[in-house]
Amino acid sequence: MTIIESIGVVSIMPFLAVLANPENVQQNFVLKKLYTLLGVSNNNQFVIYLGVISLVIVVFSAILKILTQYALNRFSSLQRHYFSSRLLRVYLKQNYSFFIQRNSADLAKILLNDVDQVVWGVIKPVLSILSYGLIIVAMIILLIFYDPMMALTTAGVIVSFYALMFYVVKNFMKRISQEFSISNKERYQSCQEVFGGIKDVMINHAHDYYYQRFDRNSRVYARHYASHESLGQIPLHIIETIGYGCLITLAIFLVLQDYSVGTILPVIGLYGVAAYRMLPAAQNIYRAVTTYKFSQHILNGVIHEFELDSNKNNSYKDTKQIGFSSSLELVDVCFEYPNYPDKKILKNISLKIDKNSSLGITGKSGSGKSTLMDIMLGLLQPTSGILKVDGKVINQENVRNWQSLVSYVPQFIYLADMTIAENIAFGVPKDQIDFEMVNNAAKLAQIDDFITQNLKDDYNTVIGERGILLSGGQRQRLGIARALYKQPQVIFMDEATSALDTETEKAVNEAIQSLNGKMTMVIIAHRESAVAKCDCILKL
Ligand SMILES: Nc1ncnc2c1ncn2[C@@H]1O[C@H](COP(=O)(O)OP(=O)(O)OP(=O)(O)O)[C@@H](O)[C@H]1O
Repeated sequence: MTIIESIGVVSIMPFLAVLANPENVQQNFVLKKLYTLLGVSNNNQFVIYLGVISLVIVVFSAILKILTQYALNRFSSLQRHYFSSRLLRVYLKQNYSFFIQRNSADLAKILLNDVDQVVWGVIKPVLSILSYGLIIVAMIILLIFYDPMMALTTAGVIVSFYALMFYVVKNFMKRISQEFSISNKERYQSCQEVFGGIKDVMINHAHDYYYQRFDRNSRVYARHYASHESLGQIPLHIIETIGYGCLITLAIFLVLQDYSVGTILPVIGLYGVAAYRMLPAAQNIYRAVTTYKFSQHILNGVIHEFELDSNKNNSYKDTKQIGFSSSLELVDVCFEYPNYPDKKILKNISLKIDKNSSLGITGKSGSGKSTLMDIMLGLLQPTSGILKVDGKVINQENVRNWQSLVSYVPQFIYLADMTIAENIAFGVPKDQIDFEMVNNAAKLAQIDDFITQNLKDDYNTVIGERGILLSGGQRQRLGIARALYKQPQVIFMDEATSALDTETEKAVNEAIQSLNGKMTMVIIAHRESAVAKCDCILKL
């Protein structure tokens, strides 16, 4: 592309030379040869031929530039897809303790916004520096060939000017880059908090707080973006003026040296077109460098996220198979959360649950019941002690396998904005859902009647974001149906019936108890009556 661009520039020279002084045809060896080669009959015809040739080269160069631009855009855009998909994979490979320590809005921001910014602020600028760098080098070589002194002076002026500009704005760019990144994070978090907790926001009149928090950060974000854009554009206007001044000075200098118009015009034309090509190239390089500087803070953050991948213990797939045919065991388990290492949540817990038996866990609020369940689910790793299934220690090599054998009904059921059927068969693609199993699970969880009698599309009713169409009790029963759809070996229930009225709770409990002896169950309940029928009870 650069070569074609240079040829485009050079091709204008003979055209201007002959246009200014037709006698150049006879004086210049190359023009004379071309004249004979084209077989033209007079100078006017020759000028037209030269003009057409130059135009064709310029058009060809433009087409090539369009194609190259498309290829570059496609490349950088695909990098966005590649990086964000890879980063999502890196995140999904992390264990549960990673997610309880990180802010979910921040993770979404990095994945969707920061990766975009890396493409826009790093990959595209690097490509620009490479392509425009080549153009500049080609132009300089061309000019050196023609007049080394002038070429080096022009290049020197342009390079020094932009280097000076960059030196002046460098530190400012670095500072606003950090503030830009922080304000963006705050914007995302305010949005997630205000919409995620809209009920609390309204009741507590927290509108103003969230509005002001968003407004303040959004303003900083907008201001810094504008500063970055302006600092990228301003030098062009200054250097254009300088360039124009240089051309006029050159013309005057040549006139004073008594050169003829025929000699001056091609020189001015060459320098004019070369500057016309070279200045945007230099400007684009400068812009690319400043954009890179502006995005450096975000780039460092994204690199840091990719470094999470170096934890080779994490993987989607287990390397070791595991089955459940005899017992689930905890041996001397202790636990403290990584962010509060001094607070001992569990101390030396040992227990054994035989297959098809049930364990009830009770204890006062905050005693560590849910934490213990997370350890049995393999979501949290004990700080010391072990979790064993059929005598095999559960570790990074088999934990996903273990999780595929169990179901979990949490205190707060997460419902996706999908149909009832999709929510029951959570994670199963729509066309692979077994509707008979969905139906059976719903019947067992005492939610089938509600679905078939109250929802307009039965199991195909879309339940709205976070199951907003459903009551707390209906959500819990849907959670139980989801757990049963999986036909697990072990079912873990954390206060699974706490939001139900006495009658429904009794019915759900009976349904759960009917599984007693057919399925291994671990049930957390505040009310001891809810776990009275369990084979053994652990009080924390
Ligand atoms: N992500 C976390 N980081 C730090 N501490 C935590 C975290 N989650 C829970 N805790 C602390 O661990 C303790 C046990 O919490 P856990 O949720 O296991 O209790 P629980 O017995 O299930 O309570 P409840 O009956 O109220 O649900 C609590 O003191 C809580 O503050």
